[in-house]
Amino acid sequence: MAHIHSYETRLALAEALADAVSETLNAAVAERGAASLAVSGGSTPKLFFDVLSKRVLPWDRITVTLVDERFVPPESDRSNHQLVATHLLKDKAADANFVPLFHADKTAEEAATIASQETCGIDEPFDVVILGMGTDGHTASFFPGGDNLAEALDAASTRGVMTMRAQGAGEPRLTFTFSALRDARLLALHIEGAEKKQVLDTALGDGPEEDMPIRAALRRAQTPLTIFWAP
Ligand SMILES: O=C1O[C@H](COP(=O)(O)O)[C@@H](O)[C@H](O)[C@H]1O
Repeated sequence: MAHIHSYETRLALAEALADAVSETLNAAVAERGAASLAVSGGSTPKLFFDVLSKRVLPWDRITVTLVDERFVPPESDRSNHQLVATHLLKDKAADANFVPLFHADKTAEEAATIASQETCGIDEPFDVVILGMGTDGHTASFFPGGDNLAEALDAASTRGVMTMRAQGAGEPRLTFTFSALRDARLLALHIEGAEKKQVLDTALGDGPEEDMPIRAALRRAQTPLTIFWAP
């Protein structure tokens, strides 16, 4: 069952999401001495990242990674790594430990293997996972028509990073499997705008998961999905 929180402005959403994330990360560090945060890329998270980067948190105990990545170097404007480096890993959050998924001079498959190895040291489950959603109903890099979609969405798949190629994805992708994301202590979906609200409403209706992979998170996440929306 998903919980939907609606805000009047995108800034109000960013502050509320930063509050929820901060609370979970602080609790994790207090209980276990370390915390993890897996974030999405794209265009939506910029303001939220700017707000979160200013929060006073034990950032040197917090590991940040990506839910998914486009297979492009960090210098590319399409890189989710670049987005996080520019908008999140600054101010107070500059002390966070960042684990990227992209690796240069490797194939996407080799990079996925390396990323799985480098992220397997992060305690399971993730403390916080923040998903985004495209207007095609993709989340992470679970794209409709993706070549590895069935395996990526299979809850029995190994936790880790795998590749995804799909017509709507542009470049090849690296993505954590659904099994690695679905049990985060805080599992959030951050979406903005009327169009994405309409896509969400459609996804909440009947229909195959493969057509709108966000349905996996809405229907089968172990942790109830908390949805943050603003116009
Ligand atoms: O390609 C991606 O798109 C989604 C949604 O991005 P947005 O630009 O519509 O906010 C994002 O969640 C994902 O991480 C990214 O790789």
